[in-house]
Amino acid sequence: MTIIQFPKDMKWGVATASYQIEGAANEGGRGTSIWDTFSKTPGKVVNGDNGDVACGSYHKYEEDIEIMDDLGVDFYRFSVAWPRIFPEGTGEVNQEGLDYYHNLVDRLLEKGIEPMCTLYHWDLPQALQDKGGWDNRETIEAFLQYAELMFKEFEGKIKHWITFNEPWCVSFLSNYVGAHAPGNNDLQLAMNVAHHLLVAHGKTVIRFRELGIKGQIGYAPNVEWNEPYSNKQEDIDACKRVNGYFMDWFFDPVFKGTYPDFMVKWFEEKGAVLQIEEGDMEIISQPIDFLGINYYSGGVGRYKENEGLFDHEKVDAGYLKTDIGWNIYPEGFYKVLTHINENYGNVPIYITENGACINDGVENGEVKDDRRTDYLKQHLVALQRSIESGVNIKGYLTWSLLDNFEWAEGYTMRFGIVHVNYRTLERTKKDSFYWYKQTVANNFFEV
Ligand SMILES: N=NNCCOCCOc1ccc(-c2cn(C[C@@H]3NC[C@@H](O)[C@H]3O)nn2)cc1
Repeated sequence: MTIIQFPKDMKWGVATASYQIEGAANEGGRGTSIWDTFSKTPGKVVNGDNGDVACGSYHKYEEDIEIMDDLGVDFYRFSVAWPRIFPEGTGEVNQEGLDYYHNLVDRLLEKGIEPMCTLYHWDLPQALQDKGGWDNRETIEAFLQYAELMFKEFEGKIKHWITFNEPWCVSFLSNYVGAHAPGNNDLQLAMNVAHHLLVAHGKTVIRFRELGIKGQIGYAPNVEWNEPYSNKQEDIDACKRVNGYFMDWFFDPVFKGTYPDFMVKWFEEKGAVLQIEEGDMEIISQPIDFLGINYYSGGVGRYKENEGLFDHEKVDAGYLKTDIGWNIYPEGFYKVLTHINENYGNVPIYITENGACINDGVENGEVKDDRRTDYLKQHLVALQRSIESGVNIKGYLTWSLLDNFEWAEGYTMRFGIVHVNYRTLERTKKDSFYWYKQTVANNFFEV
């Protein structure tokens, strides 16, 4: 038996996002988002699912907070729907939207739960998309106006701010792969979006400092680990490119003030050229207070000529998989965290997302999701190993509190430690909820 003990100041939490849980898409003065448009475009989301109702958390947030209170967490990471604050992206402010988030935050604080607020978790106001979205640099200024309003409105209540969730998903997944909203397939466009997101991030950090807002600010990239199948240089280089796609491209500009040259050259060969304006890199590389890391999976890969964007193929090495088909690969969690520490310094890190898609249902009022508990155990061992190795981990927030709208997979894929019946919106605490509750209370667990 092994005791996995965390530092006494370790923080624990759960995470969600506005479009995935709130519902009430046409209530409270909310404007249309690109995910309302995308999810209602035939063929984009499994079963034609959308976020009109989701988990009903817009009306059930007090019940959700009672569940978090029972869980005993320190943090609740949620996101603000920009279209609830500025229904048209800019211009008139929607007071009902501000009121909703004040009620949410006030209730959290009454329960002693710290709000960790993500300003952008993919639900761009459609009105801004209609003017070019993140390809248009004017959207940067619109985001800055939205962020400044939120900083001033929630000064003293919210002390942990995240500018962007998973800029790789917002840029490349959504504008090159096309699997997420707005669903484009254009590498140059994706590169422009990625750059503009980073500029918006940097400008927001600068404004946060200028306003003297009490608290901390960071961003939350998603990362994966691609391990070379062999020690052949071609396999090592192929995996370096894919890791560079998910990590270096979004870390180097913030931590080093430059894009990774090997990736710039590779993208140029693919026809995509960086379009940087004077001062952009200085803006992007503003020091941040913490780094959010979203890790789910990784695996083994190797060189394959003309395969995909990077002459790289994933190799099925026989790892167990979650129900969404991703490898269960805790070693990759350890590798990615030590890689970050070695290459970007001892920046304070919150794990802002880690969890498993396990689709077990309710039987006799229970959900026996042992595979999720096993996933959490294995990844928390990897996390503790990284702490032992000097990585500056400040907290761990599991994705997710609730089963919710999993983007293009709709409601078919369940990541929650609490089951949601999407017909009745009934919440059922899963076995993993009780395991996580005990781990939060003890700050250790046994393997
Ligand atoms: N060129 N590239 N090809 C790649 C092949 O693309 C095919 C699809 O890829 C992906 C990659 C990554 C994801 C993903 C989902 N989550 C979970 C959410 N995180 C934020 C929170 O909202 C959670 O719901 N994290 N990551 C989805 C699809």
